[in-house]
Amino acid sequence: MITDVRGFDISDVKLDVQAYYFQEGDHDSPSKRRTAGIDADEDDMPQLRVTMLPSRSLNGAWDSLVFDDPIPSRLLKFMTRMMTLFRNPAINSSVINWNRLMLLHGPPGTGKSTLAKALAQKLTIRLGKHFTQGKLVEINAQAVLSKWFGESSKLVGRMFDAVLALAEEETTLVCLVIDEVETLTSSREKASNSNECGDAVRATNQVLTALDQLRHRQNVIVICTSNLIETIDVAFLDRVDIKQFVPCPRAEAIFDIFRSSINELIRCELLVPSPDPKDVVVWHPRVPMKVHYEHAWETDACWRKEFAEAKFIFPLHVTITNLNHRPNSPSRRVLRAAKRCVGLSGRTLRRLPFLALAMYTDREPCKVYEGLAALSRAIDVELKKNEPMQERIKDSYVDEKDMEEEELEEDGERPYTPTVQHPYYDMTNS
Ligand SMILES: Nc1ncnc2c1ncn2[C@@H]1O[C@H](COP(=O)(O)OP(=O)(O)OP(=O)(O)O)[C@@H](O)[C@H]1O
Repeated sequence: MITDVRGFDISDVKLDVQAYYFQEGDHDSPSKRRTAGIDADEDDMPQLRVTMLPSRSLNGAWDSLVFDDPIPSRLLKFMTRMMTLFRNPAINSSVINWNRLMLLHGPPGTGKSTLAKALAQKLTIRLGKHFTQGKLVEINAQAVLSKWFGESSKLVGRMFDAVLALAEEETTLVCLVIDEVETLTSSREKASNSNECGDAVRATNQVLTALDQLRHRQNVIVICTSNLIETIDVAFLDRVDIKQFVPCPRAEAIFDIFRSSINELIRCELLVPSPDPKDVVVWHPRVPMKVHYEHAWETDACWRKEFAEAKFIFPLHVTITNLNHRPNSPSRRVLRAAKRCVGLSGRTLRRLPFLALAMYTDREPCKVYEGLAALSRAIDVELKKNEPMQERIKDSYVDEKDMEEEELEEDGERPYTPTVQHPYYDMTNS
């Protein structure tokens, strides 16, 4: 990850360039599946989905995810290195144990499934010199147990046979993604204690057996996701090489999620910066600079540069203060919104700016400050829905609010009071 926008001396950098092209089309059809090596029609195995990699449909997924810690790049580096090191034929796999099995776990909507698929795409590109193509195989674990109740273990066995068939071609990297893996690998101990039916137990046994078979295929990576790690069988957890907790984003990441969503709305011209003093930040290079020429220091490039530089040197509030001193500038308002949203999932946060526009504005295009006022209203509603959860984080929110007010006082800033009260103006800011 490049964290220094000033760049690197080329002589200090070891470049590893991989050329690739996207496979067209979205997911598989029955005929595509047969081409991919699975001898089953749509009705036979709807729980298995194959996508050729690198896929255009996954382009951008990696960059759309925002985390406070560099979780994706850490996992990518680790997996790339392990896959490369393990290609060494001298390694005795009975002595050095590695299952190529990763588990992403955490609360719902935190980007686990997206990260799993984006990781598969990146690995296919990074390992391009070892594998000529990649296949993403997705298993919908929930569908296996619900539809074929009583026959789950048989179906699990068939699904893994299909994956093994795909992996026959050693130059194909097969990335198997199993969502909600706890459904297929529920704790056998708990099941027997509670006299639950044997179907789930047999399915767990089958998964464990299949994983032991896949372990010997150097071209297969298994990435699982779960919201309920505590219900997973210990034997499965014991086989996992990397367990990565994927948390809800904190304020800084939320700020970035909102920022990129709002920039996208500006790019699509659903939001437009206005000459209103509340809107003076130019958020995107496509927005004509002449509109806000006198504020050109705040252009996107400059903004990003300052943010990227400051991000790693100063705490968050200083970063934002550096960017814009006015308390009601868009960046300040987004920051305040972000601080209120700590505890919400990435899925909810990604939805909020667009939802706000649809629900709380009534003309097109909207001014940026109107969009931000709408966002604030949408957050109020969302927080009300999540009151029990918000109770838990209330204390930290209050602290952050106080901190913000103290900051303003220290900066010698007075709260902004609009001269004309716009109907959509965010009252919480005045
Ligand atoms: N950290 C994040 N940064 C940006 N967007 C996110 C983040 N987390 C989730 N999202 C958004 O939410 C959407 C849904 O995420 P995804 O389905 O990958 O979450 P999940 O953790 O697998 O959820 P679940 O556990 O409910 O299956 C993503 O497509 C993305 O738009």
